[in-house]
Amino acid sequence: MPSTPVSSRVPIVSAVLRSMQDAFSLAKKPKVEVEVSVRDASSHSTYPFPVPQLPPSVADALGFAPAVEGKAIHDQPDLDLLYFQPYIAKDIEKDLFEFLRQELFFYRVEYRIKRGSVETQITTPRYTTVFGVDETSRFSSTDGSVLDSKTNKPVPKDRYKAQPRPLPGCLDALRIVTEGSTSETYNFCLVNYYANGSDSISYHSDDERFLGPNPAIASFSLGAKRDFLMKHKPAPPSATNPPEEGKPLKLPLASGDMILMRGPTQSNWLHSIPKRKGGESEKGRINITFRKAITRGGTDNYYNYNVGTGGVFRWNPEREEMMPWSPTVHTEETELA
Ligand SMILES: O=C(O)CCC(=O)C(=O)O
Ligand SMILES: [Fe+2]
Repeated sequence: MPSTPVSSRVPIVSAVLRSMQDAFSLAKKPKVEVEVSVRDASSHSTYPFPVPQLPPSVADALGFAPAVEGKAIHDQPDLDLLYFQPYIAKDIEKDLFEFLRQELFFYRVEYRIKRGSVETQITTPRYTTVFGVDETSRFSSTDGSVLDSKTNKPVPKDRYKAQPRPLPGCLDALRIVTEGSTSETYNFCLVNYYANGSDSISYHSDDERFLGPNPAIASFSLGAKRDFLMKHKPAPPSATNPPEEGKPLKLPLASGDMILMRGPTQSNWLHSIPKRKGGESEKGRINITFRKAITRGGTDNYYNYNVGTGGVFRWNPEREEMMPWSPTVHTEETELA
């Protein structure tokens, strides 16, 4: 059963800070009013641990996003991008990065693929986590249970292979702002954490049927600068048309940047974050994508490849790395020891 949200105590200092920020915010009206409660962490029966709300300073500043207008890029065939450099202002991008790396739970998903008769075990070369449910369902606002969008009745237990997870408040705040500035709606949030230059995502397109035709995908970068490569899908080779590799487009995505991929982009272009050595790539990078899945298959696919069946990882600030996480039972004895 989904649990009801837990409340955490508000330190007085943050309440004072909040009222000071409110006073400062009066000078400039936010573009979007993001209603974020500082009191309640987000919890759900599917979450290994509760996820706090955004720090008030970050939540308030997010109301003024995007920091700059998006620049349209459509100077190549079938390409339609809107590039915000940055979307998240320089004075909060670091705090948002540190907050999400610390407070989210991640997975290192393993799965088997079959090429011909050969089965191979793949470990996803990055940490991932995912929240959301496709359009056929929604989360109850009272207890977080999954309801049928049409009937508003609880969905049968076997509708999904995995249990869908609602977006925690901190990511939902970013979703709302992103919807406002892209004129699109989203019901999924995928998060990637690239620990260093060895983590990557190979060339692919997010053109699955469950996203519908011409899907819009809003993709945020936080932390280390990494190259985002794009190349046109090759035209089918023929006698008059030899196979051709176009020059890839290289966007060095910096912390706070957002790239909206839309229109014919996914059906015609591939994108990747290649492995890199040295420099900024040795530091961590978070990527957040918002998407809209329209059918149940999307929900099953996203949980299978971004949560999987393995253990939970959480950032360890002392060791400065992702570490396997397990719930520790806090009894009076362990606390006194
Ligand atoms: O990390 C990125 O910028 C890209 C991630 C991506 O393409 C994906 O998750 O589908
Ligand atoms: Fe992608």
